[in-house]
Amino acid sequence: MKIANLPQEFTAALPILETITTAGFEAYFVGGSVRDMLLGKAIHDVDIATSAYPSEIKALFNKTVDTGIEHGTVMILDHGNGYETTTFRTETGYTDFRRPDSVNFVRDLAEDLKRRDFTINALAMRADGEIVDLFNGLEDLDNHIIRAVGDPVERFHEDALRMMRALRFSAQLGFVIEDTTNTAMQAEAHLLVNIAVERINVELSKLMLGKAAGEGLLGFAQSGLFNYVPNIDMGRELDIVAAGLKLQGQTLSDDATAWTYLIDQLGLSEGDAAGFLKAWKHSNDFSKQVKTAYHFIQLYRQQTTITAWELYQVGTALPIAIAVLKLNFSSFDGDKYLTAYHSLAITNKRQLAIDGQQLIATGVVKPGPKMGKILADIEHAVVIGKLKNHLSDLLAYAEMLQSKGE
Ligand SMILES: Nc1ccn([C@@H]2O[C@H](COP(=O)(O)OP(=O)(O)OP(=O)(O)O)[C@@H](O)[C@H]2O)c(=O)n1
Ligand SMILES: [Mg+2]
Repeated sequence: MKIANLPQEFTAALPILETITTAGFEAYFVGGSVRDMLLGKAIHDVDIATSAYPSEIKALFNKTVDTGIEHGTVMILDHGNGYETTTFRTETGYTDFRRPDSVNFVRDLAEDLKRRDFTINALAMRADGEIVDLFNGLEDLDNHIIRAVGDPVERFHEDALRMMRALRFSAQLGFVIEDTTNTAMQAEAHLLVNIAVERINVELSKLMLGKAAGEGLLGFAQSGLFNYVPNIDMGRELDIVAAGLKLQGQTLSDDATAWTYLIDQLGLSEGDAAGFLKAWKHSNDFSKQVKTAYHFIQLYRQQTTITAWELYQVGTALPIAIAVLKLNFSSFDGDKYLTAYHSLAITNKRQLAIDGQQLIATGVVKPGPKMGKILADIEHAVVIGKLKNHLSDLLAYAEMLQSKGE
């Protein structure tokens, strides 16, 4: 198969391939960019594989960065673009199930392609657009199949994260995982304990945002992989299955919504949700958004009316809560809450017509611990509509609070 018109991302890199081949080496586009081009999807990073050794690449180009030179990767900088260029390599020894004990540089493309994870990721493309397809990756792309290259057990022993990648690609692309690959995932799922939580997090996040996230979660349950990730107890299979079934035909728009959805489906207490987010090594800001959205969801479940103050407190996490509630209650009217939120007198403390500095400047309130309390009372009174957000009203109110407290 030969691609007639290469997308711009590739044509921009052609001079690099030419420099390498003119020097007598081989060079190909490989991996995700070739796969995504064939699928007609947006192309992210254009990766290059070459028979040239890192030292030979560095001798050919003026500007390079050693991004992973011990594994054979050098980044070539060219007109503001960076191209990860990796020497063909074989790997040996996977005692920790996540990376090779050693890599060996080789001159043969086939050796390099056969250690890659899935057939659709083991395609290479020459500068002239000719596709090198040694493992029927093109056929699998056509048939929407995720299939390990060669023996799936070997591939998963080389890097156990690949099992999560299989689920992630199936969810992103709407592909089915081929039987032998799937069986190997069930058998080797336990190896996932060797993988850093951050890396599993990235894959589970991508899975949940996939167009076939529901099927991806069903695969997460069925493979048993969920048993080997942080803070999801053994025996939660039915919760994951339920999460997957509910998501079929639906998509989640962002990471915060996805993780709030997962926590909600697991039925965690708010305290456990906090521990869960920590165990998965989410950032503090991200966790705060999720916890705030989840708190609102709990309030909604416990009571029928939501107060203005509760809306104010959910703040920018409201769309997350709404998206998750919509998945749970088909008749949930999210617009009602958005409208109510946008008609609040203020949605942020900074929108108050006065701040602490000004309060002190007017002489109404003396600096000290009381001032924080007075400001908080003002904020609350404005949000619930008891007090107008006008400077004169706020000053009068502050004066009243101050004299009352003395
Ligand atoms: N555990 C892994 C990770 C990567 N690869 C190989 O390295 C390529 C690039 O890896 P990466 O960028 O992580 O994945 P992509 O397939 O490019 O997918 P994405 O679109 O998410 O970048 C893959 O296509 C695959 O050939 C692999 O064999 N095993
Ligand atoms: Mg990539």
